[in-house]
Amino acid sequence: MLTFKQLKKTYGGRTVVDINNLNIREGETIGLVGNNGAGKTTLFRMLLDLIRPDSGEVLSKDQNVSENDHWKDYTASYLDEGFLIDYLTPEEYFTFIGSLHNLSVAHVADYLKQYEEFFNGEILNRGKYIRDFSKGNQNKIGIAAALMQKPELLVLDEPFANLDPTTQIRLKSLIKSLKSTHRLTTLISSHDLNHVTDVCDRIILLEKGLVIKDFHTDENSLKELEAYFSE
Ligand SMILES: Nc1ncnc2c1ncn2[C@@H]1O[C@H](COP(=O)(O)OP(=O)(O)OP(=O)(O)O)[C@@H](O)[C@H]1O
Repeated sequence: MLTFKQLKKTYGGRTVVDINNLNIREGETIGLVGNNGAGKTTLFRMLLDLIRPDSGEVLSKDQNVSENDHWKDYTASYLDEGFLIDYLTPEEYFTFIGSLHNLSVAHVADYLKQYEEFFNGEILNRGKYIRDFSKGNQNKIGIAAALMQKPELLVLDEPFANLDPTTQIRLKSLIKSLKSTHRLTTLISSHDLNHVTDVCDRIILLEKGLVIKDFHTDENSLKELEAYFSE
């Protein structure tokens, strides 16, 4: 589904992403891990054509993401609050995002019913603007809105950060269930080794922009990653 080819990004003379050849198959749930500044967000931003690589390319279904827009039809993402519209209420925002996918107000209301538990009574009908929600609740709004288009590819940057433990567990169940029902391909960056090894079937470890490890998760993965990061 995705190929990162000889992909390089440099800031101020420092290479922050340097990936020779990396393939992501359809239906995989990938956990991208690495210390602060490893290049995770930069990699996601190139995948979503928010920034351009200095050289190399990102292919989504064999097409360069910076050369055409086909990938936008099946790709959903939530990287940060910049994806939200601060002066709207969650209802207005969901309606707006729904309209981009030709969903009526009634369709959107119906869609949101499945997120009742995930929202935990904190998102809808609160009579406040998105800017006034906590960061964790903003994350919930962004993730639910991203999933509205029924994507084939989902990209989430540190989705567990700022979520309460209950919602973290619900988010993991949601990702697992979308994988089994829709063969969703998911890329998640996270500093939470516990969650990432639980929900992901493959881990890619970045360090200074390079892929240091790339392996399928098993019962030893968490311990191996903890050992790596405690060195
Ligand atoms: N616009 C920019 N201008 C200059 N340097 C940048 C820019 N964007 C990212 N960087 C640098 O690129 C490196 C990689 O940053 P990136 O945000 O991709 O790392 P990350 O793995 O997501 O880190 P974190 O875990 O802290 O979120 C960092 O050194 C960062 O300072």
